[in-house]
Amino acid sequence: MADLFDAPALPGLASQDDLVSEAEERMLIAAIDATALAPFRFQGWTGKRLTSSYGWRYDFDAGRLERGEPLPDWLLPIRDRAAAFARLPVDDLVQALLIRYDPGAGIGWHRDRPAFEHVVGLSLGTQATMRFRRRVGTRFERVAVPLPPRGAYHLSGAARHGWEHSIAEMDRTRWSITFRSLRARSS
Ligand SMILES: O=C(O)CCC(=O)C(=O)O
Ligand SMILES: [Fe+2]
Repeated sequence: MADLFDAPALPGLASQDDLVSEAEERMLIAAIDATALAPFRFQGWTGKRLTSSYGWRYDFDAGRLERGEPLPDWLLPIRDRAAAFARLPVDDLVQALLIRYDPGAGIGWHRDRPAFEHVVGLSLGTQATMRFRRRVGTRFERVAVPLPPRGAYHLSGAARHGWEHSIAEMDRTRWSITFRSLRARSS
C-alpha cells in the first residue's frame, strides 16, 4: 500500500481527530439509537444501513428534497463544533443525517446528491476506511482515508464533486452523523 501512503492528501478533504470526547461519543450513540432509524431505501431497494435525518431529507424513492423535523437540541452543540472545524457558518449546516452501520453494512460508491454542497461527517464507534475513486481514462485513481472514531471529516471542492466515495462493510457497529449545507440556488 506504499502508493496510498505516498499519495498526496485529497484536495477538498480535511479531517480532525477527537471532535468529541469518549463520554460524548457514548451519549451520541445512545441518542442516535433512540431516533426512528429505518433501513435506507432507494427505488424499492432496501440497504443494510439504518438512517434518520433532520432539517432536510432527500427522498430517494421520490427523488426530491423534503423539509424534515428540526434538529434536536442534543445535536446543536455538535453541529457548532462541526461548523467551526469546517469554517462554515453554523446556520449553513441545515441537514443532519444519522446512520448506524451494523456489522456487514457499508455504503457503496456514490457522490452525495447535488442538492447539497458541504459535507461534514463525524464517525462514532469503530474505525472505518473511506475510499475515494475517480476515473482517469480507462482506470480509476484511488485513495483510502482512515476515519477514526470521534474524528470529523469535511468534503468540499474536488473531494466532494470530482471523486466518488464509499465505506467498506465493517465487522463492528459504526455510527455517523453527517451535516450538510444546501447548494446555493442560481436563481
Ligand atoms: O457514514 C459516513 O460517514 C458517510 C455516509 C455517506 O457517505 C453518505 O451518507 O452520503
Ligand atoms: Fe456520501
